[in-house]
Amino acid sequence: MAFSSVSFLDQAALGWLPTGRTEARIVAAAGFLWTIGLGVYLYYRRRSQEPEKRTRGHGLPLPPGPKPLPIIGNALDMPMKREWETLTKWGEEYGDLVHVTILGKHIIYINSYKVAYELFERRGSLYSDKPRLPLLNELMDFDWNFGLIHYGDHWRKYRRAFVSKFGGTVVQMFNPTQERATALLLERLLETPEKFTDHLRLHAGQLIMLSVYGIFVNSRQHPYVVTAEAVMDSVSQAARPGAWLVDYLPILKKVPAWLPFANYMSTATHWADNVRKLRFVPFQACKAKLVDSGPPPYASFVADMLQEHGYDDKEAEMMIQDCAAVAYGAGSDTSVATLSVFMLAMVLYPEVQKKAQEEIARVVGASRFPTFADRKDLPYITAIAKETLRWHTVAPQALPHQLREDDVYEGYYLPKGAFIVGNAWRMAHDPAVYSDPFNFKPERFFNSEGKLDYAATDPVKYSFGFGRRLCAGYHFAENTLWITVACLLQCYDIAPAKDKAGNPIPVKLDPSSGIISRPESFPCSITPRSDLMVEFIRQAAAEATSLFQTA
Ligand code: HEM
Repeated sequence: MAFSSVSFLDQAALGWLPTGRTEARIVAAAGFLWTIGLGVYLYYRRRSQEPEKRTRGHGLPLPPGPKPLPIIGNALDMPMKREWETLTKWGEEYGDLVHVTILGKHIIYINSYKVAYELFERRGSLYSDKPRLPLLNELMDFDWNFGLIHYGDHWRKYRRAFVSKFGGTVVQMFNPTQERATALLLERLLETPEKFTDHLRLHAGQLIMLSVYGIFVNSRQHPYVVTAEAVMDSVSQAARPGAWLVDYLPILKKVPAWLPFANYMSTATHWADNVRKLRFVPFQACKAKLVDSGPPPYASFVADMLQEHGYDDKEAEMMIQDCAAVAYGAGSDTSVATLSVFMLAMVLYPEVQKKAQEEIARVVGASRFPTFADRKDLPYITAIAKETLRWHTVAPQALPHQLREDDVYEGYYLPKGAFIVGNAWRMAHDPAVYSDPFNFKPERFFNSEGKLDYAATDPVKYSFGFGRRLCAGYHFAENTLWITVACLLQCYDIAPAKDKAGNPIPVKLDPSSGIISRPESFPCSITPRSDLMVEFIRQAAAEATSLFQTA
């Protein structure tokens, strides 16, 4: 069959091309590439005819950065691994603001907390938008997630609903659940300590499921846990600025998945299936359970919200469902990564562990677990939790924001629509703020009088993102970290694993790349500190299980 070039390309674009015809596919692929190439060329030519607009505003230069190539800009400079290292190197070379461009899209990296504060906090109304990423928002069907949508009334309404249960003044309603779920983690570690990463994963998933839906999941293979993990893995890949061409050439979201270069389409379709499961399945199960047997005997976001809004308000129901799914998706993987960082730090810094255990012995004694009521008396535990967030920031570049209007900072022009990325990793390792930043030193959070004082250095300022889009679950996340650290150190000694000859197996911090970065898996030895503790663990875990199971 003969095709005119236009109708042929149109058909290919709409995915109508008959399959099973190799030549036709090759011609279609070539045609597509040609069309895209032409589109990019015309776009670039139009922009390059307006050099003043493209590179300057108000007669001012863009921030410095690596030299871009024509058309593709800095696409080839973008790091695909350990992004924070390249960004930090650029920071050292070019300064606190680094500009790169990909296919005409501006990306500006912020390398110091001082500038992050000035832009994200003080100019919050300009810097709180989120870019619409075709891969994440559209192909993965994530537009319902208020963490990924434009700044505006809809976001404000959903965030307010979320914070009404997870904000600083109310979040302690989840403390009893966090204490009980920690006892279950301690018990799993008694049985199979070598599977500690699996146990941490279940711990984080379990906590979110209990607190958000009032549903008790007690296995890592539970479909809800599997789904949350799969979604977070895919988000970690999909949200990397500069990693996906489709985010810069949105026309690519329309190409048929069978084209040779379009494997991202089938990947996105697979990811979107999990996203839909995450959004609908646990909420429906939770609602059915609430109708059947009433609210659980502990705090749950969905139960509280449905009681407040009633079961017949469809608009409110959608909001509750979507806020719940955000928590479930956003809160598990990030928490696991952070807890893994803590475990690794304990293997590498035994003197820190010993000091913490001495503090617990002094304040709590040996006949009970620490609770949130002990927090004010356990400053060293708090400092360990803070240092865990700093030592390896598990969201090294947080998530990109988008600039709403042209702006000027320190003589540089920052163009409307630019992606603004806070290099949190660099802020956490800024030698001007933290001496000896690569070492794990909780002592850095104490002042010269020996009092806990992290007002100027609190890692919360960058490790949970920035400005008005700061993680809406950070109080809950900090509480989870604190109680888990306190109870683990009360009950267990964490040490290097030994090889067959009895020598310690060396480990080091070797974090994965991506939006969420966690230590690569490492072995360690986790042994109970006393028989009495073993008894307490079993008893507390039995009580927690019986309470959670009745719900
Ligand atoms: C250690 C654990 C966690 C880390 C490191 C973390 C980190 C982050 C980061 C970097 C962002 C993006 C902020 C930005 O765009 O500037 C974010 C957003 C968010 N996180 Fe977390 N998070 C954690 C745990 C949680 C938990 C447990 C929840 C829920 C209970 C949660 C809920 C959210 C929500 C709802 C948003 C979207 C906020 C918005 O756009 O308004 N996170 N988080």
